[in-house]
Amino acid sequence: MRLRFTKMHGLGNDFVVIDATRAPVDLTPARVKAIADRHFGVGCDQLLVVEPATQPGVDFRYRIFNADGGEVEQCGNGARCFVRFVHDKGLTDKREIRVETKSGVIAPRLREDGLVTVDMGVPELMPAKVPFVSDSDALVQPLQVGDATVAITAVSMGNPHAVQVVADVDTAPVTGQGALIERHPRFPARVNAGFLQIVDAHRVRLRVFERGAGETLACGTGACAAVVAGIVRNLVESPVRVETRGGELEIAWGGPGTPVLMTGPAVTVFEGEMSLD
Ligand SMILES: N[C@H](CCC[C@H](N)C(=O)O)C(=O)O
Repeated sequence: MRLRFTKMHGLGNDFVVIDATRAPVDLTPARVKAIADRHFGVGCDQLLVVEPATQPGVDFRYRIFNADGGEVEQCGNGARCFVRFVHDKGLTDKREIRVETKSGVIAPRLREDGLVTVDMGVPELMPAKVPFVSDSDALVQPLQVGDATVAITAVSMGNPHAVQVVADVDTAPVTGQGALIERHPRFPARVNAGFLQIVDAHRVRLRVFERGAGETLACGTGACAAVVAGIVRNLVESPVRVETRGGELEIAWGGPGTPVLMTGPAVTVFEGEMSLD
């Protein structure tokens, strides 16, 4: 089959975006992996699929697949690319849309300055929501990772995050330890591993070893989860500038029970077509 796609990125977290609003696309995990492969396919961290809404009061449905082929609940950088894609493709003339995902409805808004602000919904801090096997509801919990014990905060942005504070993200053991945390038995659905450095009350640096993709240049939900963890631990105050390897996001959060607002860029790189068996 011939597959038309658009290549996009949010701060270097890169995506293949497929328009499935007119006809469904049969994406098996094997096909997703083939598309995401950086040598034998197009290459991307995640594959994003635009589908018609299935519920009233919503404009589109948004499906997200990691490079390993697994379908997941949420993708923040992808949400910014999503609204730019549907607007640029003429699939909507709205600048703010409501989008249903596996974990609920989000509302990306295309701003006049070209940046995108997304209402990412209300975060969950209870470990059971992540899901995280724990006999405690403590905000900070010890996790045995290899021969190290790290202090993590479990945050759900719809997808699961384990955030730890480190002195310097540049020297943090993101690759080795991130891979162990991602597949730690206490996270039965696996987890995105965040490494957070506090610069000051309104600025942090962040690296994320993503579930199903490895370290990415930026992680939108990871930035939201890190700021939520930082605020509940009284380490930062809203709004927070989050420096990632791919650039900066701004995250604002009014506290428990309120939504997280994420603002950043969304870039279209090229259009393409590939053959897929
Ligand atoms: N790896 C994530 C999905 C992509 C999230 C990230 N790319 C973002 O911008 O939020 C997960 O398995 O939950």
